[in-house]
Amino acid sequence: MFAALRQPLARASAAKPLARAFSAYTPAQNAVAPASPKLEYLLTETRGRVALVTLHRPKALNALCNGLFVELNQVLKEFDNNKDIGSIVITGSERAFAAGADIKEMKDRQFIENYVEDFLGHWTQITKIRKPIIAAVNGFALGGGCELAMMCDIIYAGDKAVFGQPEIKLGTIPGAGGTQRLVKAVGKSKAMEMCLTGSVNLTAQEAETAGLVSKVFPAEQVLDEAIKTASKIANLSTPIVQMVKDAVNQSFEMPLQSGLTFERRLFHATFGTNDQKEGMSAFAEKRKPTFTNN
Ligand SMILES: CCC/C=C/C(=O)SCCNC(=O)CCNC(=O)[C@H](O)C(C)(C)COP(=O)([O-])OP(=O)([O-])OC[C@H]1O[C@@H](n2cnc3c(N)ncnc32)[C@H](O)[C@@H]1OP(=O)([O-])[O-]
Repeated sequence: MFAALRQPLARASAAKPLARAFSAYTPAQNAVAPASPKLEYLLTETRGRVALVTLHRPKALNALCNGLFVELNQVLKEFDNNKDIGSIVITGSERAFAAGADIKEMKDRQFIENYVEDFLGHWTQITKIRKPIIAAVNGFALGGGCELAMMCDIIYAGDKAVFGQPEIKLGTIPGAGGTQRLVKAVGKSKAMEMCLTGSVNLTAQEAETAGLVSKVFPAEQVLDEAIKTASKIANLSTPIVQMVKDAVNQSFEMPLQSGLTFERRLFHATFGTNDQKEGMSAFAEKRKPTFTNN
């Protein structure tokens, strides 16, 4: 049934969560996050002020079942509320970031229950997280997996990553942003081609050229690089970082003049923070700023 999609897997290695696979991140160096001790589908760690969330459902290529998404929402909320965390990285395995929503779990659902229960409505909670989220993508990012990556703020891809929206081949359509965020990221023609055929996927390099992905790295380096960038962000002023995220996200929602006004008001507001005083004073005094997140 998925013959066209299966092709790239001949090159893919065995599923192994990246957080565990990289020698630079041996468990001895890791501080396992104390929150959420009973996770079934995720691994969580902290690296200084960065929280790392690894999708860990290897037998199903990280297919996004309900339980996985409930856990994801829970840990993201916990990290968002944790003052010691400044940014978040979400990753999968070398083989799959996520191969989509769980097809087996949803195949027998009916329209009425979908509508009444707002099926998959809780997926959007990730877009309410205030702290920046970087997706470090290796392997398949298909359907809901591609949509999950697009709900993050920055996407870094390993050079073997594959982005696609194959839902049409299952008799359905993208339901978590594939017809909306993808258009804004790669333009109408490419998004149409991907969503209408279900079999035109983007390689990591194509995704970078199209603007879906900000950087491509060798597969084994992508997580490292995502954590480095997340760490840079996490060590800036948290309230100012949140204002930037807010302002950029408003560009998707507002007409230009309203967006510019929103931006200007937030810019004015930064002058009410100690971190603006510290940042500009440190520049004038030729020293590094020490932000206190207030
Ligand atoms: C948000 C709303 C809208 C979103 C909709 C979607 O995302 S729709 C989805 C859009 N996505 C797609 O249409 C992609 C569907 N997936 C594929 O086409 C292929 O798995 C592949 C090409 C990614 C890899 O092929 P490969 O031959 O190398 O590997 P393999 O195929 O042997 O898989 C290993 C195991 O993982 C299992 N599993 C994998 N994905 C899913 C899934 N989504 N679900 C459930 N299970 C899944 C697979 O059944 C198998 O389990 P088994 O039988 O051993 O118990």
